[in-house]
Amino acid sequence: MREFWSICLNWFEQELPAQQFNTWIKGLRLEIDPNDNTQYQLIAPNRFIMQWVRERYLTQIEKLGHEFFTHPITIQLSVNKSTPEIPTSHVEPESTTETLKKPLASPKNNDSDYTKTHLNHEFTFDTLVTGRANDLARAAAQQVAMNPGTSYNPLFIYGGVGLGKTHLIHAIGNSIYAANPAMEIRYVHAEDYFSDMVRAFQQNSRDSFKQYYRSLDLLLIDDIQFFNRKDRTQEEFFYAFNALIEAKKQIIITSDTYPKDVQGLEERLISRFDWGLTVTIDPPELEMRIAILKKKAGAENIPISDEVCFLIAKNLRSNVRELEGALNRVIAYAGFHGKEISLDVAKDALRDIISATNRQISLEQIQKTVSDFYKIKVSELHSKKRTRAIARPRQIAMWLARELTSHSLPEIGDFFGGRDHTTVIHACRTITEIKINDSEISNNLHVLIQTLKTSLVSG
Ligand SMILES: Nc1ncnc2c1ncn2[C@@H]1O[C@H](COP(=O)(O)OP(=O)(O)OP(=O)(O)O)[C@@H](O)[C@H]1O
Repeated sequence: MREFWSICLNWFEQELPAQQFNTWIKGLRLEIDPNDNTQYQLIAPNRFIMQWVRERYLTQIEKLGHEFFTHPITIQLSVNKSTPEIPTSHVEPESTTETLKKPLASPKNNDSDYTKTHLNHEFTFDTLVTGRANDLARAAAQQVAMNPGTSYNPLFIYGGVGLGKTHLIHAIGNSIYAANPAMEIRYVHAEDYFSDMVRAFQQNSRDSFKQYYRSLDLLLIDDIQFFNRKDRTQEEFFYAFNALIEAKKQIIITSDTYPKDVQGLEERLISRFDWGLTVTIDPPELEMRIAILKKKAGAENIPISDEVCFLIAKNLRSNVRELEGALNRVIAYAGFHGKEISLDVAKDALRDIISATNRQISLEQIQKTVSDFYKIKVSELHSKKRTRAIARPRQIAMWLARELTSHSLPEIGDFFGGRDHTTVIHACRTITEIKINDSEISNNLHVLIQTLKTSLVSG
C-alpha cells in the first residue's frame, strides 16, 4: 500500500504545479481496511479538501490503483476527525452548502457599519455568480468565512482586472460580520493603507496607526500590488501581518498576480503569503458571463432575453466590469429611445464593441497560430488524425475558437474538417477541465491568446 501511495504522490507531484500539489495532495493519507485488502480510505485534513479531491483527483487515483493492483480496489474519502486545524466549536456539518447557511445570510449593514468596516454591503456571496472560473476561490472564501483565523490564513486571492476579487473579499467580510457583529473588521485598499500610513507619520500618530491594524479581528487588504517598492509601508504591513497571524486573526489579500510575481514586494512578505492558501479567479466562461448578466438584470428587475445576454456575453469576454458596463449601456440606450430591450436594440447600443470584436480574431488565424505554436500543419487540424500530438492542439484550437470568436458550435465544427458540434463541445470541456490542473496547458493557452491579440493590434 505504501508503495502504491508513493507512486500516486510522485505522479501528482510531477503533473501538478507545486502550489496545487502542496494544497490538495500532500496532506492526504491512505489507509487500508485491516479486514479487507480491497478497501482503502483516503483521509483528507478537512471537508473542503476532501470534496475538492473527490471532484478533481479521485478518478486519477483510482486509475493508478487499477494499474498498480492485480485485484480490484475501492477508495473511499473521509475527513481526519482529529485534525486540529478547525477547532471543535467549528466542527463542519455534513455538506459545505449546509455549513454556510448561517454566516452567509445577507448582512444587514448600514452606513455606520460601512464607516466602521468599509465593507460594501452589496458585495455578498448571494450576489456573486459561481462558475468554473471562481469556484475554488469561492469555496475557499466560504470556508474562511465559516472559520475565520483557523482555516486558511492568510487567504490570498489573485486574478486579472475586474474579475470579482474585490467582490469576493467584501463577501467574506460581510458574511463574517453578519455572524459576528462585534468583531473588528476592516476592508482597506492597499493604496489607502499606504496613504493612512503616510498621514500617520506626518501627524505623529504612528502608534495609533500600528495599534489599530494590529488589533483587528479581520483584515481584508485589496490589490496588494500597490505596495510595489513602498518599502516603509511593506515593513509596517509585515509587522501587522505577523501580529495578526500570531493572534489567529484572519487576513485576506488580493492581488492581480500570483504572490511570487507581484513586482517590488519583499521576499519575506511573499514567503509569508504562502503560509495559507492561494487561489485564483480566471476570466469567466461564456455560460458564467451569461449568468452574471441575468443576475444583474434580475436584481434591477430589467427584463432581458437569453439572446440579448448571449450577444453581450459573446462580445465581452475578459472583464466582468466591462460586461456590466455593456449591459448598462444597452439598458440606457433602450431607455433613451423608449424601446424594449430587443436583440436589434442591443446590437445598435453595442455597435462599436461588436464591430471591434468582429474585426477580431478569425478561425483561420486561430488555426494558423495554433499549428505554428505546436509545429504541426494546419491541414492536420482538419484531418482525422487522433494521435495526441494532433488531437490536443486541435482541441485547444476549438476551445480558442469558442472563447475568442462569435462563431457557433456547428460553424466551428465545420471549420475543423466538417466535425460535428458535439465534438467541439467535448473539446471545449476537456480543455476547460485540464487547464485547471495542467500548468503547461494553461500557460500555452495564455501565450496563444496573447499572440492572437497582439497579431490583431499589429496587423
Ligand atoms: N462572479 C461574479 N458575479 C457577479 N458579479 C461579479 C462577478 N465577478 C465580478 N463581478 C462584478 O464585476 C465588477 C468588478 O468586480 P471587482 O471590482 O470585484 O473586480 P476586481 O477583480 O477586484 O477588479 P480590480 O482588479 O480592478 O480590482 C463588480 O461590480 C462585481 O460585482
